[in-house]
Amino acid sequence: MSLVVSQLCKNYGSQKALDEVSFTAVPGRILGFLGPNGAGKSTTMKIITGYVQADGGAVQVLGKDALRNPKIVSPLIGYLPEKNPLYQDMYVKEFLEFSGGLYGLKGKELNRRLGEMLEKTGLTPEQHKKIGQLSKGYQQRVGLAKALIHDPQVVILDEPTTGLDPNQLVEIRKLIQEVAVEKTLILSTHIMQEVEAICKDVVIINKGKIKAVDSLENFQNQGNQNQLSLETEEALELAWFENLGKVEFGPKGNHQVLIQVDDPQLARKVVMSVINEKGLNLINLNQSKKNLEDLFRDITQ
Ligand SMILES: Nc1ncnc2c1ncn2[C@@H]1O[C@H](COP(=O)(O)OP(=O)(O)OP(=O)(O)O)[C@@H](O)[C@H]1O
Repeated sequence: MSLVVSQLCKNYGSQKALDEVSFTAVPGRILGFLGPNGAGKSTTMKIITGYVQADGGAVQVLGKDALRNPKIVSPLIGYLPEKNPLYQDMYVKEFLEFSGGLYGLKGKELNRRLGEMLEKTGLTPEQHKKIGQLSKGYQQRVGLAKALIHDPQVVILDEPTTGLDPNQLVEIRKLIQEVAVEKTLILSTHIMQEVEAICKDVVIINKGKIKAVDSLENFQNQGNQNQLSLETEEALELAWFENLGKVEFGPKGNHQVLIQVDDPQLARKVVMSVINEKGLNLINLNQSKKNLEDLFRDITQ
């Protein structure tokens, strides 16, 4: 395993920002670290990268203890922080040379990495521009090139596509996928579609606690579960449908129930028999699939 996070805890005053957060990431499978605003994504990433101290738990990067040996582990990680701090007055090439120098790169090796990064991130034509003159998407590319200049094995990207237009979004996602082929890459986001577009593994965090860890494929299979929506003129009782699967009232209150079912054909029959037995007046019986957005909302609300 390239990155193992175990029972990470962090308190800000009386607030538990992280409560026993654990997950692992492996090479070649982009891990989407998904959670609503304030869930604890950035705090986790800052701890892994040594910018914030944990109150408990452990982080292993390529078998090394990151919390005890931040100086040894830091060069193994490439990090693009949420706000992508860049020196706006520096030229692109100058900034990347400076960033490489911070990792001890110099001479031919620095020039080789610089050329590779400019090429890979599509920044070659922009290299003589000041960073402040670049569009947001190109500034993200500079942030990515900076994170990758020292060829780290583990790459951590905190909301790398926030604020990009649809074209830039597609290009940056493509770039992230290319980078991830041979590296361990974690990407934080609060957008489910982002995870669907490029991730293979998913970790969902909410209010500092891990709520789900699985492959995207398994999430998608769960998301494919059928949902029946029943609406009647009379008030309904959840207990009438509990043997069919998870049941809850819908947006129309107790005149509507939403039932997650494995066998929709059988469930429809049972629902119809309840309608007859209780003498209910049917307004609507609908069958649909839950999408991943619904699933994310279920898990984080
Ligand atoms: N330096 C700090 N001092 C006090 N509270 C903090 C600090 N940093 C983060 N927090 C709190 O910890 C919680 C988790 O914050 P964090 O930034 O990790 O969330 P996030 O999932 O990255 O959110 P977002 O998607 O909005 O960036 C929040 O309630 C936040 O207000």
